[in-house]
Amino acid sequence: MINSLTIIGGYDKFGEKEPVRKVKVKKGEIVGVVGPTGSGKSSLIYDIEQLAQGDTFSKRKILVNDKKPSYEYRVNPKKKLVAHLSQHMNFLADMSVEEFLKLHAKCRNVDEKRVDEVIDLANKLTGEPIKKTDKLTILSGGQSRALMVADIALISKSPIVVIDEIENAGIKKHEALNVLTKHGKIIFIVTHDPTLVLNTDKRIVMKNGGMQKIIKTTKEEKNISQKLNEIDELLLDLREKVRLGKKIENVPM
Ligand SMILES: Nc1ncnc2c1ncn2[C@@H]1O[C@H](COP(=O)(O)OP(=O)(O)OP(=O)(O)O)[C@@H](O)[C@H]1O
Repeated sequence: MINSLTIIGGYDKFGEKEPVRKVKVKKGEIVGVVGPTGSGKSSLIYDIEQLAQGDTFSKRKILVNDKKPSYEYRVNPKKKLVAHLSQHMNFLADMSVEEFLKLHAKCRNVDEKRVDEVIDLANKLTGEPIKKTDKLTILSGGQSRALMVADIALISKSPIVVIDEIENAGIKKHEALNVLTKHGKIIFIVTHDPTLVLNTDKRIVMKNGGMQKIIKTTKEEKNISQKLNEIDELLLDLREKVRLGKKIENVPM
């Protein structure tokens, strides 16, 4: 059982000690990673994914449950702690949604019956319905991300999820994060989308390859995020109606 992940600070691009020396994240928490281009966001995520032990250029160390993770966690794919969800997900396999999920369930030792649950959950996260028989290769960006979120929540056992830039994702953003935190995951999300970043518990601000400061999300920011999410979901709904050739009427504006 993973209860916490701790990042122990290392060095920035210039070899200076990064100002933030320790970040502890507990089960069910969401942490944003923000900063300009080249500030080191992807490198921080890489350190987390690799469970770095002072062996990357930042010299950061990642602790799991306050301890150095076992070697097995770092090298055995079956014990993988970190799942990665990214904007650039492309399915190469010419398989149906059902075949893919069944195969994944089998690899992860999960009952194949869960496949229907995964598809139902994914359909709650996206406006465009996904069918079992759909080929993976024809799914839209929103559909594939919704499917991956549902898959990570219900099939993949990875307790830590890193999410890379899911702006304009075509999925219900808050609902997707809620689904993951409800299943006790620790989430790191690299994004500048205020709907997402103001819905986190805190955000790490990166500069020159180092963790510069931590901002705890305020109540006001969470309220703003809530409003933005409502607008976002309205847009998603309108887009789907337009797609289906419907007329738009009675929209509360
Ligand atoms: N702590 C560090 N020490 C040395 N080099 C670093 C460090 N952090 C980042 N770098 C280097 O700086 C460059 C930019 O870092 P990175 O790609 O992580 O930034 P980013 O914020 O993700 O950028 P973008 O927004 O453009 O994707 C990379 O070449 C990376 O190797």
